[in-house]
Amino acid sequence: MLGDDMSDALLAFSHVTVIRDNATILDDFSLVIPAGQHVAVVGPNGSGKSTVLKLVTRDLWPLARPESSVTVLGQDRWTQWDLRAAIGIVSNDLLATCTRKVTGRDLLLSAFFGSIGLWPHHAPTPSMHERVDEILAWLGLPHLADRLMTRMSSGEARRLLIGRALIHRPRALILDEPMTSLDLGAAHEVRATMRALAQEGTSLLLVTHDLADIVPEVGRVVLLKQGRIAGDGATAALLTTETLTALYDRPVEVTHRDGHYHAW
Ligand SMILES: Nc1ncnc2c1ncn2[C@@H]1O[C@H](COP(=O)(O)OP(=O)(O)OP(=O)(O)O)[C@@H](O)[C@H]1O
Repeated sequence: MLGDDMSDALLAFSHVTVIRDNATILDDFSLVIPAGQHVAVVGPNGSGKSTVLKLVTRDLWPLARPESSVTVLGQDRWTQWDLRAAIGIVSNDLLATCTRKVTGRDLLLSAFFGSIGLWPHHAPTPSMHERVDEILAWLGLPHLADRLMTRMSSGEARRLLIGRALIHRPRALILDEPMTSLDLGAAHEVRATMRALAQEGTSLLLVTHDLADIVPEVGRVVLLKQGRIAGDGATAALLTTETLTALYDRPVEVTHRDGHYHAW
C-alpha cells in the first residue's frame, strides 16, 4: 500500500521511534499516506495512535536519528499555520479547554485567529464571515450561528468542530476518536458529515478503536499494536474476526453489513 514517492504524500513517517519515560512508545514506525486516500488507524488503548498524531502537530518529536523523518506534504518543517492550512485537526479536547461562552459563529471565526472564541482585538473581515456562512450552510447548521456551544447537543457541537477544522479548506482532516461520548443519532450525523467530506475529495485520517467509526469511504486500515504496525491493507481484508482477535489478544467477533463494521 505504500507509495514509492514520499514527496507528494500527505503524511510520511520514516523509521520513527518515540521514547517517553524510558518506554518505547513508537518503535521504528514507518507509514506513508498518499494525498487523497482515506485511512483509519485502529488499535487498542495505549497502542500509540495519539502519539502518531502528536508527531504531526509537533507536540512530540521522534528520537533524532539520521534515518528518521516525519513529513507533511513533503516538508519536514512546518509552522502551526502551515499545518492548519494543509490539514484540519478535529480534537475533542478543544472545547474542553474553553471555559468562555462561545457561539457557533465565533467558534468557526476564531479558527482564523488560532483561538477558541473571539477576543476584543480580533476583527473578523466580511470574507471570514462569508467562509463561516458557507461552512454552516454546507453542514446544514446555519441556525446554530448565534447559539452558545454550551446549549448545543454533543452531535451539533462535534459537527461544528469539524466545520472549524475546514475553515482554511484543508486537503485532509484528521479525526481523533470522532464519536467519543456521542449517542447513536449524533454519531450517525457525524458519520454522514465525514462521508460527505470524503466524497467531496477531502482525505480522512481517522484514529479510532471503534470499528463503527470507519465509514465505507475508508479503503485502507492500519493496525497499531504496542507501537508497531501490526497490519496495513484494504479495509475488508483487515477488519476480520481473525485479525482483530490477534490485535486485541482476546476473542473479537467482527460483522460487516452495508459497508459498516462492528466488533464485540
Ligand atoms: N505523557 C506521557 N508520558 C509517558 N508515557 C505516555 C504519556 N502519554 C502516553 N504515554 C504512553 O504512551 C503509550 C501510547 O499512548 P497513546 O496515547 O499514543 O495511545 P493510544 O493508542 O492513543 O491510546 P488510547 O486509545 O487510550 O487513546 C501508552 O503506553 C501510554 O501509557
